[in-house]
Amino acid sequence: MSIIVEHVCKNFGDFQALHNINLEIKTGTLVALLGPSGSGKSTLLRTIAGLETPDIGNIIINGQNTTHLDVRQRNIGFVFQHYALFKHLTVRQNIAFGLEIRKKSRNFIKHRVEELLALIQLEGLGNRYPAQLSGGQRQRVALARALAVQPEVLLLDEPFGALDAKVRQELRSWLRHLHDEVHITSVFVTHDQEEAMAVADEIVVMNNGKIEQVGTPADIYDRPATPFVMNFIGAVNVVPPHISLVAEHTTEVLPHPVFIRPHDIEISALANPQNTPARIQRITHLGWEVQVDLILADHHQLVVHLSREKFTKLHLKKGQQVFIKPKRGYRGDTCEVLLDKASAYSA
Ligand SMILES: Nc1ncnc2c1ncn2[C@@H]1O[C@H](COP(=O)(O)OP(=O)(O)OP(=O)(O)O)[C@@H](O)[C@H]1O
Repeated sequence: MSIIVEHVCKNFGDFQALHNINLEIKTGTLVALLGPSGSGKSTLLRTIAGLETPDIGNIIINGQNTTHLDVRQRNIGFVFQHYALFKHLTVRQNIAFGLEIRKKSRNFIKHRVEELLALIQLEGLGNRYPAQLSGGQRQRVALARALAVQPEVLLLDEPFGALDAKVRQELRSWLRHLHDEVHITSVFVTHDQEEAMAVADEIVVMNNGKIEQVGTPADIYDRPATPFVMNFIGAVNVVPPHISLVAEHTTEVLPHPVFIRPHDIEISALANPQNTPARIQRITHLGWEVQVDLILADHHQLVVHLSREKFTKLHLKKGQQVFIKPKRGYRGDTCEVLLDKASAYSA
């Protein structure tokens, strides 16, 4: 079921929470609404759900204009951050709840609940109460409960927001696998760019009630459409254009800074005509990669990320002089790729 959001505006009093939102969510995709706090993600999700009515614009679900349809008529499943399971009901009874309200037969309910327990991999825990489950397990039950009534669309508002980092990560890949099995058109809200990148087919980046960019995780990361997206998705060095690192690689006189991702800077122990000297100020081990903080002769500071393998090969030490060159950079005003020719230097 596709979802089309057409020219949607939503005000709360004088405050405009959504400004002319246009968006198409294709059938069967898993889409993340990503943005900082207050950017309008939940308002957009709630508008799609029918929990808010837009002041202007339409919500079209599977070709039907649902803008003024009641929530209950939209056949949408919800999962929220704070698992609202019924405490006095077992896992099985929680999952069965929506089916009982819809007066499905006893046999149908029994079969569907077992099917969903298998899907969420909690087969042995059907008779437990929510208080006897971990946070991650409760969230899986909440998902099963939402899926029980076979909604056409699944909406998730920060579904893993209340869980610790490790459980969040497990649930992310679990949600991805689940979606690959059930292919239900799904939209989830997150402010965590890593989560959006790891789970979504497409990411909608929001800022101040507007959409900044819609694209695949790779598009958003490699071809950010705006400086906001560049800064919000992943770390970035903002380098003034007169700084040697940039100046040596461009003939243009740029009025704006240049964005360079930390992994787009190459470090070498040897000088050559295309690289720029820098000194290592600090080395931080981040797990699978290593962060090297550098200072240039003109006192500009830069952050570089290296794989552990590369780091070990280079034998880098704090205080050491190294030589660097950018592999790729983006114009600070338009985000156009600017220093891509620098990739030729890395050969
Ligand atoms: N019912 C409401 N009445 C007044 N203002 C509201 C209401 N709901 C949301 N807002 C405002 O609209 C803006 C967008 O809120 P929204 O909850 O959509 O943001 P969000 O991107 O989901 O943020 P967060 O990640 O913090 O949940 C915020 O400034 C918020 O204060």
